[in-house]
Amino acid sequence: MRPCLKPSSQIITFNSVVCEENLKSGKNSLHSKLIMILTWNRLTLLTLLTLLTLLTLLTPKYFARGKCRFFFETSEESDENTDICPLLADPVAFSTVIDLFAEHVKTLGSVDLVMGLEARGFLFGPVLAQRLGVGFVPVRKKGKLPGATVLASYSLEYGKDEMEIQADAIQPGQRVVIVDDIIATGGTLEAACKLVKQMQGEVIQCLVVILLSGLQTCQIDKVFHLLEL
Ligand SMILES: O=P(O)(O)OC[C@H]1O[C@H](OP(=O)(O)OP(=O)(O)O)[C@H](O)[C@@H]1O
Ligand SMILES: Nc1ncnc2[nH]cnc12
Repeated sequence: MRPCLKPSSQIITFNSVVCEENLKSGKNSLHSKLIMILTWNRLTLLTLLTLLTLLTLLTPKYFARGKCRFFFETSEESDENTDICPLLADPVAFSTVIDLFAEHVKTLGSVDLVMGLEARGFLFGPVLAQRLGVGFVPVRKKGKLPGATVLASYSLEYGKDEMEIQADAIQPGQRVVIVDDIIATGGTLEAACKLVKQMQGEVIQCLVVILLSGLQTCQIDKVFHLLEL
């Protein structure tokens, strides 16, 4: 019998301690209830506010804006070789660039075509065209496109180049958005604008991820950039 008694008496002692404490606090039960309710309400409010702030900060737009700045502003690369690869490697940052382009374009009225410039304009242009639900037209370096083409010559930071578009790629009156990764001198985009006008299309906007400030020698109208470095 002895071994059985010891544990059961311990349980009774434990329960009675709990009951005793409950009784003590019962004296101020109304007061404690009030404090509990107030504390709970304050905690709930604080938790909700924190959650709301976190949700805002974690939206892709805020998150990727930060990422874009981080990638480019802390880049050890010189201006001569601004690197967009980290941006492409981050799905949130990349899709945010497309979101921001698309949001902007939607404020400009109807769009018929997205035109991308070889090579890095091809990374953003087709994705944007899909997002907008319109066709994509590639502008390539001379000699790459099949069939009849229209040619434009242009100057770069170092040297000259030539670009081509297929002769039937743009119909007169079509509203075109041109996409590239970077503006340095602006020579490439200026030539692309000339091609569109030559084909009697209308350039409604030139979109670039990065504008390299201080290098621009060509005047381009209607440029929208996300970052200026
Ligand atoms: O404003 P600009 O002085 O004209 O320079 C910008 C252009 O230069 C780069 O292309 P690049 O000609 O080096 O060709 P790539 O994209 O094939 O590398 C860049 O992708 C832009 O298209
Ligand atoms: N500084 C630069 N960095 C990357 N691409 C460029 N294209 C022209 N200038 C450039």
